[in-house]
Amino acid sequence: MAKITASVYTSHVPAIGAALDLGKTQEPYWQKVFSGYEFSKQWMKENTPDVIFLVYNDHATAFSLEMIPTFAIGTAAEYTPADEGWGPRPVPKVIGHPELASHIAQSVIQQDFDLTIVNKMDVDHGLTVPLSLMCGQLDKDTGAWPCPVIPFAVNVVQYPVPSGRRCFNLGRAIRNAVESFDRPLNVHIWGTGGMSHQLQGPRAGLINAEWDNRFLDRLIAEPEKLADVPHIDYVREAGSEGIELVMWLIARGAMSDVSRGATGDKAPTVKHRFYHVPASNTAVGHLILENNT
Ligand SMILES: O=C(O)c1ccc(O)c(O)c1
Repeated sequence: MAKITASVYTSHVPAIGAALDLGKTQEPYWQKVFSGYEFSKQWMKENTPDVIFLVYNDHATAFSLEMIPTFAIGTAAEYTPADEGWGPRPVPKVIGHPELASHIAQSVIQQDFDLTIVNKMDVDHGLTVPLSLMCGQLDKDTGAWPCPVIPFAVNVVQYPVPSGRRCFNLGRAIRNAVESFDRPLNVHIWGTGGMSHQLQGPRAGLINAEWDNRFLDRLIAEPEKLADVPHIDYVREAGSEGIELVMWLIARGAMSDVSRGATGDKAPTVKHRFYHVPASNTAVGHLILENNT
């Protein structure tokens, strides 16, 4: 049986990718951001999974207003880093895991979540920036990400977007799916995006550190209740792009959760927590949770 052993949560600001690619990580502005990931890179080396299930949002790269899947699972053998206007990031291609991805699609759809199945797509900063933060800068041609990745894209760009509750329940369905895969794979699930930021309109530049930190507290301690927060609260408190945080509830829903009842679950251990403002227009939040068996 496959098992989800840990989850990672991180912002995926595009300027972080540019800072890495242009060799600016030691500049004082960026040094503070990257210092929060030193522990994580070492943890990743010591706890490399067999597969990462990476929840992110596409930023009008693979999808557009012409086609807006709410939830899309990548079942391809590989994915090319996308050109988002400045050429593709110089990072390795992403190797998929078609067998586990197809199994999860089958299981999750049979649990009544309608997934779009994607056999070909390019992946943008939403997916590659978290990989760079956790794995360090790897050469495009000679480097390789440490394990296969299943991309899972969520529409948090064009309304209507899925609720926190639906995302949390979807996470639970993904956990069931992984645990019913008949090979002993060690799987990590990542939730990306956020934290507070607004890129447009009169409130552009909005940051709400107090709300973000309360979100982190609740994600750790009471995710079931956090799942009830309505959209309008995310948008009002964390800005129009703060709604990306519902994706963190997918990862948390797939983890051990004492509120799940009589499953023998124990609360996960917080291995790392980091929060920093600003990175570009965004508050960077980062958590690593490990399951206890
Ligand atoms: O902070 C920013 O500038 C910024 C821009 C684009 C994004 O998709 C994002 O998440 C953050």
